[in-house]
Amino acid sequence: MAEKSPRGLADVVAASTSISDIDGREGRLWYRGYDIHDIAGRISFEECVHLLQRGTLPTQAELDGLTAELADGRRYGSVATTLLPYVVGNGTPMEALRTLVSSLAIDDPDAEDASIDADRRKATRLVAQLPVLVAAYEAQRSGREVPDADPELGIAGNFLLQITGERPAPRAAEIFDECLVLHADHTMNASTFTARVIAATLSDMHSAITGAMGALRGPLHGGANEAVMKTLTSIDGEEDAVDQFVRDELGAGRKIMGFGHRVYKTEDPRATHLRKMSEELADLTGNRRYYEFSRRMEQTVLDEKGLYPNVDFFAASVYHALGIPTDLFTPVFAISRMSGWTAHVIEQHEDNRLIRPDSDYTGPHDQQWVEISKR
Ligand SMILES: CC(=O)SCCNC(=O)CCNC(=O)[C@H](O)C(C)(C)COP(=O)(O)OP(=O)(O)OC[C@H]1O[C@@H](n2cnc3c(N)ncnc32)[C@H](O)[C@@H]1OP(=O)(O)O
Ligand SMILES: O=C([O-])CC(=O)C(=O)O
Repeated sequence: MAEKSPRGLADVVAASTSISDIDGREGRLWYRGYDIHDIAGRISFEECVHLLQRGTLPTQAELDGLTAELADGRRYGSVATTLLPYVVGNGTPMEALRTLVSSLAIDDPDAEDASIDADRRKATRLVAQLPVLVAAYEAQRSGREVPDADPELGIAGNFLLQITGERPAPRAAEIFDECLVLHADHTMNASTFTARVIAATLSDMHSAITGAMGALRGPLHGGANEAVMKTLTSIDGEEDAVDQFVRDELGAGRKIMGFGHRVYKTEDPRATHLRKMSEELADLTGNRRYYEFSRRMEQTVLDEKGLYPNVDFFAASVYHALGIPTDLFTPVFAISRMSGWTAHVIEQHEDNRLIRPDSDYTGPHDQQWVEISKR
């Protein structure tokens, strides 16, 4: 009989990886050995993609090569193009995008190729395609065209351009670029674990990523950023109303979205950067309301419950200030995390063993079959 496992597999080691590492007590995060505090704001998302998927920070020549591959990989095929009008307006953006990402497999030029080299090409294309799909989704539902990508802008700047229809201010593009770096990978989080379980059956890259998107959208994981914004906008009145909201929610036994973490028992190092960006954007936009609400909520939740904000908390006020619609916050998370998910699928395929844990059976073993007419 299997031993009882910790609920939610807490502290269980599910895979070996050299992609990222966390120290939950110290509040530290590394991508391939680089401390997040050293690289956030210093590397572009494209460099981060190279680091996660290909193992090293790129030379200029390698970065130029990857940038060209990403520009080339942006185009998606006829299946996603045909599906787009059907999925817009039916369900949430994450449901639509999960379906579109799944459909990308059909048109992928490497669809029949299960090699690691093909995995790498699919990984690059998926990173390039998702931001364009999110922009196409937004354009379709707003009844406008997606502006052409500007070759002078990276993934971050082009995304803001294509979502808002306006060329972003250089600082806005830099801030969003840093957000993408901060969300790119996080060890064995639920969506990455999902991707690795699927990959470990020797299933394909697109199946693994489709599953990961399904896991990310839940409010206990990536879906929390949207829930945080809904919380902030639902609070009427001034800052005192924030304290009342927190007390009411906790008193009713409900969780405050954007707080707590399975691994971090102190400040999430990504929140440190996002808090600063939230304040900077509050000043740049001249609207400090959601930043101030967030600071007040942070203090009250710490006082009342001893919990710290996670990555999703300040991301909400940052994305809002950048003009991103609230229901696209989790798709934005997916745009970034695509780099980590795909790196993990490659790593899993490179040294694979089926992931098949045991379960702790809690039912009886002595049931007797009875004919249907006598049950
Ligand atoms: C990118 C990401 O995925 S970051 C996480 C995003 N998710 C959220 O922000 C949702 C809110 N947070 C949570 O639900 C949790 O903190 C999780 C899911 C992130 C971590 O969950 P777990 O490690 O399983 O912790 P669990 O949910 O068991 O919580 C432990 C205790 O802290 C409490 N707690 C945890 N988070 C919160 C919260 N946000 N608000 C209030 N109480 C909380 C729980 O109620 C529980 O209390 P109890 O022991 O009195 O029952
Ligand atoms: O690690 C986790 O469990 C959740 C998280 O913060 C992430 O995926 O970025």
